Amino acid sequence: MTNNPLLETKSIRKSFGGVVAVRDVSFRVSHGEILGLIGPNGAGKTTLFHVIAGKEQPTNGTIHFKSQDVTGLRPDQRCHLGIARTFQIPQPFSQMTVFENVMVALHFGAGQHTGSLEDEASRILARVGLDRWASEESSSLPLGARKKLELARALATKPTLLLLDEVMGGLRPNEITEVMATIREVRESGVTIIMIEHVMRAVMGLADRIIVLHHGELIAEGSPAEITRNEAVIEAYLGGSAHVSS
Ligand SMILES: Nc1ncnc2c1ncn2[C@@H]1O[C@H](COP(=O)(O)OP(=O)(O)OP(=O)(O)O)[C@@H](O)[C@H]1O
Repeated sequence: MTNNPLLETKSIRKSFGGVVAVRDVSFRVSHGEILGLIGPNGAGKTTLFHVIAGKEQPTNGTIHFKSQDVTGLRPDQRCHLGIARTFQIPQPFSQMTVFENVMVALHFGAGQHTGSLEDEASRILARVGLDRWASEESSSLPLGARKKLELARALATKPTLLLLDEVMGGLRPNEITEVMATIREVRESGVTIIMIEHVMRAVMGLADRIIVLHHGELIAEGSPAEITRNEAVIEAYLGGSAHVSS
């Protein structure tokens, strides 16, 4: 642990024409933390991830990672520095097998490898519970396995910071419990995590701290218990279709 945050966003704004998707959002993430990022549909969560990962340039504001200003860097450069992400809709190389997908990510990432890449790919697949799917073509996977493959590919790049965009979405209750255990293990291995999640059981059970976006603005920040009681958060959610509950 150091006192410097691992990630710091300062006044991030992202506009698409007249739509302000993210409005002057500043927050910090400490080393080893699991930060939950929640908010109703259209709140700006995925756009904020795009800006942190480099897929979108902010209209204003800066991003520092490991005390370095990474605002102008491309996604691949940020990945090599240690930022990895998953996508809400899994995006594997569909004609490749599960194993090959992980091998590509291992080649691409900047991590140090102790043994062979093949052994490492097998270890990562076992870690996310995908070992029995290793030789399947990724296009043939059911949703739960595709979500796990997203996680495996992100882990294979050896991130310091892992951005998880709704990894639980569409999973069955037993799969959610499994993936929660994997995420805990990943954090214990020293990876810092920011997770966008609509499955409240998962985010309330995993996050040390939660930040809440609504109409692009950061409206609340606190522990899961504080967020559950926060009036502004309850109002934001009751205005939509979801409920905040642990
Ligand atoms: N490329 C784009 N062009 C125009 N508007 C966009 C673009 N991307 C996002 N938006 C708009 O920005 C706002 C925030 O969208 P975003 O996908 O970031 O929300 P979200 O919180 O991730 O939502 P969800 O929980 O439904 O995934 C929405 O109004 C959306 O329509």
